[in-house]
Amino acid sequence: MRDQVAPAPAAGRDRPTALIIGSSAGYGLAATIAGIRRYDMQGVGLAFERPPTDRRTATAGWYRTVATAELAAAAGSDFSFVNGDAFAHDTKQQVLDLLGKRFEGGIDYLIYSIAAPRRTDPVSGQTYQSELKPLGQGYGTKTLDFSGDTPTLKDVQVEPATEDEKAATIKVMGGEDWALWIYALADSGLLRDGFTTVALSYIGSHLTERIYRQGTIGAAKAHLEETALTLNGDLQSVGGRALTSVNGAAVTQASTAIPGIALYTSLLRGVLSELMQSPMTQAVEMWDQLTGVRDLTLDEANRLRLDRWELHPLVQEKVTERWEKVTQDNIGGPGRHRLVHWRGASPVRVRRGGRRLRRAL
Ligand SMILES: NC(=O)c1ccc[n+]([C@@H]2O[C@H](COP(=O)([O-])OP(=O)(O)OC[C@H]3O[C@@H](n4cnc5c(N)ncnc54)[C@H](O)[C@@H]3O)[C@@H](O)[C@H]2O)c1
Repeated sequence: MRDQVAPAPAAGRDRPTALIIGSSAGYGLAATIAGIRRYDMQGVGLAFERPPTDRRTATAGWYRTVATAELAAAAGSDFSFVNGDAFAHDTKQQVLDLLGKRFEGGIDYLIYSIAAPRRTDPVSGQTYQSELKPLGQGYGTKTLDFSGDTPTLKDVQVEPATEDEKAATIKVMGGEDWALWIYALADSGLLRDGFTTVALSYIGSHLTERIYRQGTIGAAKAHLEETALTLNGDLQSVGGRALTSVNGAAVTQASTAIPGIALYTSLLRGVLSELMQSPMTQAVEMWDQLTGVRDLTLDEANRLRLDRWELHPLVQEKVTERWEKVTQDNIGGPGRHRLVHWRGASPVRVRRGGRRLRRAL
């Protein structure tokens, strides 16, 4: 991932300081590595991973964090990592203490990139479980089942969420905890002038909207985006701003848990091939816009849009064609509508429509 990133054109300026919440995987990991490599960033990364024991290896994010810490040290960056539950009051205090000790004046950026299945409210002590369900009516979708040796295409029916399940998902994945972080940092005097915070959001395709944007998780994302508007107002006193960033689909631990999403993302990758924008490409674009290397462009709802390549009508048209035709027989091997076919013994990439896509994107 480090080698995908070039140092920023204006290297040599003051090192920005960032707190990245969710730094061990997916979009948070990409933001951390891009920050260190491209902008000489310093700061703290927070993630929630299971450490190794005598009998069990740790979770993958634990080892990625060890590697990221080595990468930061090699780059001469003062970047440390905390392993703990971001929702817990004690973790917040630990991170605030660390930031206060290490970085005079506090931080310039906070990136909030958590994907969590549950959250314990630090005030009431009640634990909420997030659900990945449609709202209103049940929903049938094609999905990839990873429980066997090879992924199997299946049809699943997902029952609609109850009002309580929707509210619980908003508690876990909405903006409440993000706001608690910002207010805790402000109360400790740790927001520098011009402080900027970004939380990650997603919109996605019409193919997945019943389960995503119109489902429980979409309600949580709507709450996150509303929270950004409130925080943005509150941060005016430090000349700060709060934004959401709508990123494109990526295969991560979190996204594969959502029915249909892994299948959709695989077909998207098939259509786009190397035009698919990796989390790292998007992280560089985000930081370039936030640090002023490029102009900041926001949509009408004050959101940074890093998903335009995914939602381009031509891309969606092609993914929809594949979604309609996909079967267990053609998903794993060379088939009529796959990008790869065989000439003699060698695979040949068929760039059907490739030039049109390249022009469009
Ligand atoms: N993957 C996608 O397709 C996609 C697209 C757009 C936006 N997003 C958004 O990006 C954000 C991150 O998702 P991802 O796909 O990169 O997830 P991921 O599963 O790859 O990473 C989640 C991160 O959150 C951390 N985390 C989980 N619970 C935590 C807790 N209680 N305390 C501290 N850290 C915790 C994990 O340790 C990990 O670092 C989410 O808000 C997601 O909705 C994802």
